[in-house]
Amino acid sequence: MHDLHATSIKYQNNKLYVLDQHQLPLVENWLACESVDAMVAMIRKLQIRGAPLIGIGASLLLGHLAAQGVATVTLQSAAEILRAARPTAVNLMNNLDSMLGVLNASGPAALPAEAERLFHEDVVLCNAIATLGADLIKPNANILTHCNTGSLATVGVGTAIGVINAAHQQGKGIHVYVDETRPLLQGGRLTAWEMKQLGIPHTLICDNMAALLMRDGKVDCVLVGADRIAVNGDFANKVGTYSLAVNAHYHKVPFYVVAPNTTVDIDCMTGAGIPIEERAAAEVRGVSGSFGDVCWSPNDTPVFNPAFDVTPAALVTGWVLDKGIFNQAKIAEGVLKTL
Ligand SMILES: CSC[C@H]1O[C@H](OP(=O)(O)O)[C@H](O)[C@@H]1O
Repeated sequence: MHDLHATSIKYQNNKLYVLDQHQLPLVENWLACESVDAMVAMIRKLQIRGAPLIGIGASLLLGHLAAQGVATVTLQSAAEILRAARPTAVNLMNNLDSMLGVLNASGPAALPAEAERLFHEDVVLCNAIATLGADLIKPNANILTHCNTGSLATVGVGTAIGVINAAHQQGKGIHVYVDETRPLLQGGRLTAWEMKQLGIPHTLICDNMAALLMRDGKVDCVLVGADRIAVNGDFANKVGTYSLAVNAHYHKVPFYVVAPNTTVDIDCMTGAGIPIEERAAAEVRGVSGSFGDVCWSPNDTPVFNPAFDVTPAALVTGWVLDKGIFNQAKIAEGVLKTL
């Protein structure tokens, strides 16, 4: 496979490396990833995360193994194991199904090129989304975003953050409220880091402060990413997205979901069909990262820790995809089945 470079994954001199996002922003540490077990562990620990990025990371690992001469039957088994690493983000399944299709049709020799194609495809999709979405953003807009949807969640400029950055680059004078996004703090750790890298004015808030800002007219629109979009427009995204959508609806704040078409699940009719990952109790009882490991609740405190929630299409103003920006009428016509 050719060398490939993105913000948080790279393939260099026939080795795959992942930027350990669990340690960001305080520590920038690249981890070699040589095996299926290693990639699965990194995906499950969110050392590599983000719907598009985990699909491409898993695909690059499979292409690497094929380039090393691993046999077809082993590659097929590896693809199935990687496909099951996390249950919600459909990009993982879509990408690995593409890889398996190529493997079964053309053999291991074709896998490196397919992995590279998926990598470059995501870069193009991110750019298309950013260009289309930036037209939605009014001058001097205050945008609120949740979790992390930039170059740490894709191999391109990102989805919602790609739109934000494009509007910033166009000189629109935007400002971003960044939800810290408990429990794993993707916003406070990763989006804050990306906003600083991009030079975008931003203000970090706790998740429970978003409604107050909307009440006071301080939010002009909400932009979020997605991990899986059902055919009817319902979508799964980081937990906390649903409450943002409810508050935005109540306060009449435009609410947009931003994603590549590779996040649409054409086999999933409604949000009820989206599997929601449940994660470890320790993530809610405290917090851990390169800043340390602290637990503030009793170690047997019962915990509810869904990694995602589902937002119904009825609460969405628009779907910003690489193929276009769709309103509820277009979604109701079934446009997502035709992408
Ligand atoms: C560009 S989509 C990123 C999407 O993935 C995140 O989840 P996680 O941090 O658990 O991988 C979050 O839902 C983002 O919206």
